[in-house]
Order: sequence, then structure tokens, then C-alpha cells
Amino acid sequence: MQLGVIGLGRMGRIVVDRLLAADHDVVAFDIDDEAVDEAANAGARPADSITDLAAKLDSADGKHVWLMVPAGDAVDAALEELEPSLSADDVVVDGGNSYFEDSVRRAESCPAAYLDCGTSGGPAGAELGFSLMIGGPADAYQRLTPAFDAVATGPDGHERMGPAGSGHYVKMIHNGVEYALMQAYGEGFELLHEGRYDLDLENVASVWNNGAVIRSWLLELCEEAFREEGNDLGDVADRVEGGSTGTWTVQEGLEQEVPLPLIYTALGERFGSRADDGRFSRRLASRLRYGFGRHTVPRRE
Ligand SMILES: NC(=O)C1=CN([C@@H]2O[C@H](COP(=O)(O)OP(=O)(O)OC[C@H]3O[C@@H](n4cnc5c(N)ncnc54)[C@H](O)[C@@H]3O)[C@@H](O)[C@H]2O)C=CC1
Ligand SMILES: O=C(CO)[C@H](O)[C@H](O)COP(=O)(O)O
Repeated sequence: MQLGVIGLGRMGRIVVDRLLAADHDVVAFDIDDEAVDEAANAGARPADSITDLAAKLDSADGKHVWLMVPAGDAVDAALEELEPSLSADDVVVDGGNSYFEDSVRRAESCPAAYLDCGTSGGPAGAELGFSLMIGGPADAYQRLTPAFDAVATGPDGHERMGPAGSGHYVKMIHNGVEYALMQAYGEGFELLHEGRYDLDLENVASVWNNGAVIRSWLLELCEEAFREEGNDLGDVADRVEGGSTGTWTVQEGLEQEVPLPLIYTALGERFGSRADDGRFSRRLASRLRYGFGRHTVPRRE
């Protein structure tokens, strides 16, 4: 089938490559000309604008366009340029990490059928294919099935979750779970590292990955991290970026009155890692111990 792909970064380029490998006809565009040239070298037809991409798609069976740009303004900007070329016979897929309420709004205003597609697996999962969680009209999902088969791990790697927004809603909560799992592995390995035995953490991760209850891909990535960075993680800084999808998950938990203590704690640890000058709350706690107990206050150099 024919597809236009907009956004050819780490994820969009994999979408293009997997569609091409399954013999689909791909028209590719990115605001970065070099990314377009590279996709063209891989076998995609290059477009020099979103309007050009739409013009290069045959409209006989309806146009199919896959967005893989950063969440937020970039999705709205791409849609603004794309929408004059769209009709009700066309299908747009947003495969990025968009906020689900934005996807509901976009589905309502888009002239084409709109599918919000949560994508999991990351660039490291390119060879295996992705896990795709899709929201939107069932007939549009059915029509795009050959493309989803190609980009996902296969037919079992994608499912329609429900109406507009549900794909990105499921992916948002997936990311909340990801934060909590990362925090749990982090705490366990920190105790192993600081604890009473002199342990090789790559070996621990390896043996856990072979049959243990807590084996997982994230644990395989822990093993890789200790192998590549060293047992004490070398010069990896104590600072974790990102956080938008975890924040949305916690906000939704509050709104639905569903307690999410593990996800909230993981998010809080991430925010806490960014205090360049040390945590104010810990410094105050230290001073308060002096206040009530005349305990020594460690002072800055
Ligand atoms: N990297 C990851 O592990 C994952 C990323 N995602 C989501 O997929 C989306 C894309 O992520 P990445 O590929 O990692 O980002 P990226 O930053 O590697 O690539 C984004 C690409 O979009 C292009 N772009 C930006 N605005 C554009 C516009 N208006 N028109 C055309 N092209 C435009 C950029 O030039 C860039 O090449 C994001 O929403 C991200 O949150 C989802 C799952 C995993
Ligand atoms: O969706 C993903 C993994 O599943 C992306 O890697 C995402 O960027 C991770 O989120 P954050 O930046 O909040 O850590």
C-alpha cells in the first residue's frame, strides 16, 4: 500500500524502513533535508514539503499519512499544512507520544479519519518491530492493517484499543509503568552496589535475565548498561531528563482518584535528580536536625 511518512528522526526512519522492507510504497518528508535524502537513498520517494507529499500520494483509494514528529506543536503544525489536501476517504496516523486529549481534539477537527497510535519498542527495538496501541475508527484501523503489520512485530504487535484518544491513553499509562519499573530496578541495583558484597552487577543482571521472576527487556538493558559503562556506571550523571508522559499519567490518576504511589515516586525521583544545587528539602532537613537535636550540620565546601 502507499503511505506518506512525515518526521524521519529516530522513530520515523524505522517506520519508513519497515514499510519499505514489506514492499510498501513510501513518500517521505522531514523539515531536515538530510533526513529526506537518507530516506530516499533507502528507497522512499522524497517530498520537499507536506503539500508535495500529499500530492505524490494516489488518492484513488484514499491517502494514508503517518506522522512521527515530536508531540505537541509539531503535530499541529504538520496537520495544519496537511489538512487542505485531505478528505474523508483519507487516514492519518499519529505514531508519536501525543497527549490523548490532544488526539481527541485533532480527531474531531481532521477532515480525514484519525488514528492515535501509541508506539513502544524505541529505536533499539527496530529489528523486532514495535508494539502499537491504536485508537480511532475501526474501518480506518482495518484499512491500515497491512502497514501496522509491517511496522509492528507482526499481526500480534498491534491492536485497536477503542475510540479516539484510547491509543495514546494506553501508551501514556505504559510509560507510567515504565517509570516505576526503572525506579524499582534502580533501587535494587543501588542496594546491591552499596551493600555488603562486592558484586559484579552485569553478572547479577545476566543471571536474573535467565529464568528469574523479574527478567525483562529493561533488565537486559541494565545488563547492557553495566557491560558498557562499568560496574559503577562510569561518568553517567545523576540526572534523568524527560517526564511529560509520567506527569500526564499521575495527573490522570489524581483525576480518576486512582492511587499511583509507585509511578508518582518514580516521577518525583526524576524531577529531584535535576536540582543542580542539591535538594533544598534535604538541606532544610539537615538544618532542622540541628534545630531540635543539636546534630552536626554538614556544610558546603
Ligand atoms: N525515541 C523513542 O524511544 C520513542 C519516541 N516516541 C515518540 O515518537 C515521536 C518521534 O520521536 P523521535 O523519532 O524519537 O524524535 P526525533 O527528534 O528523533 O525525530 C523527530 C523528527 O521530526 C522532524 N520534524 C519536527 N517537526 C516537523 C514538522 N513540522 N514536519 C516534518 N518533520 C518534522 C524532525 O526534524 C525530526 O527529524 C515523538 O512523539 C516521541 O515521543 C515514541 C516511542 C519511543
Ligand atoms: O515513549 C518512550 C518509551 O516508551 C520514549 O522513549 C519517551 O521519550 C520516554 O518518555 P520520557 O522522555 O518521559 O522518559
